[in-house]
Amino acid sequence: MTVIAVLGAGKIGEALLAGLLQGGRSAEELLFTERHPERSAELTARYGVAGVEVTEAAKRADVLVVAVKPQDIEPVLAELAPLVGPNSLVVSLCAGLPTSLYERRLPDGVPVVRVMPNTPMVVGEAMSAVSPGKHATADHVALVTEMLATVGQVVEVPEAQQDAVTALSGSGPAYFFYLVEAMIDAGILLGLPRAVAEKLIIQSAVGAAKMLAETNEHPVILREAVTSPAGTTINAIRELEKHGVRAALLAAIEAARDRSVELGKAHE
Ligand SMILES: NC(=O)C1=CN([C@@H]2O[C@H](COP(=O)(O)OP(=O)(O)OC[C@H]3O[C@@H](n4cnc5c(N)ncnc54)[C@H](O)[C@@H]3O)[C@@H](O)[C@H]2O)C=CC1
Ligand SMILES: O=C(O)[C@@H]1CCC=N1
Repeated sequence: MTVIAVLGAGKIGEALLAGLLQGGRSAEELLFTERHPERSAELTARYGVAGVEVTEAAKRADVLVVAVKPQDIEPVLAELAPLVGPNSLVVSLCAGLPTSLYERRLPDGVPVVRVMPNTPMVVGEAMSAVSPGKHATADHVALVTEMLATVGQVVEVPEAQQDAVTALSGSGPAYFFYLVEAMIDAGILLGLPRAVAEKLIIQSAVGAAKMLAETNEHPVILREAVTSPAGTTINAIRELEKHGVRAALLAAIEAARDRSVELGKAHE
């Protein structure tokens, strides 16, 4: 039995616990630490997973998954330093933080794997990218990959690509939610009842996502199939182009990448 402890059970920490439980792990294989006692009680009531002190987490867990905000990392590393060694395995989910930060703050030889997951892990559809630090072996990567594969898909990338990954798939669900929100607003503008607009757009999003995942067709081909000559869709596409939506997405994702780089630099 591999015991996994999530250090900092906020949005992504909870998504991981929920996803691992849904993926077949038992509550006894999971632990978490949480600085807010009421949050801890809420999670234990919801999932039956024990909230513990970091000392107990380090003693009992095979994998320590750090899921605090990047700005809160220093006290966590200070707490962990006396409790971990080369036989531990630390997994960081934190945007921007390089494995070298952990390696500097923790005792020599502690293996660290950097991961950028995303919130669809609550429904078993996460996209996670893993990168080993300098003391992490192929076995460590395999263990982390196996853990993440129960909550979605996993790729391995060189750590130098993690800031770009963070901007693309880490934040990615937020861009889709934003688009869905705006499209529902469009339905309201056109006079549809909100409930109807929501159903139309959410099912269109689910259907489009399934086509992307299952048909193996390029998105351009799928879009062309919807865009009839002198039809309705091309009028909408012209407006999207006129308003620079493609350029806005490129700039937005570049800005997210830059922020990830900046978050890492704050701890140099
Ligand atoms: N929310 C998301 O979609 C994603 C978040 N991440 C990363 O995951 C990390 C957490 O993000 P969120 O879950 O969104 O933030 P959050 O603020 O919801 O969760 C952080 C949790 O850590 C707890 N915490 C802070 N310091 C602690 C300490 N010393 N000991 C125990 N608990 C402590 C907080 O009380 C909070 O519940 C961040 O580093 C973020 O970059 C990565 C991928 C996606
Ligand atoms: O917005 C953030 O900083 C985190 C990292 C990726 C998704 N959410």
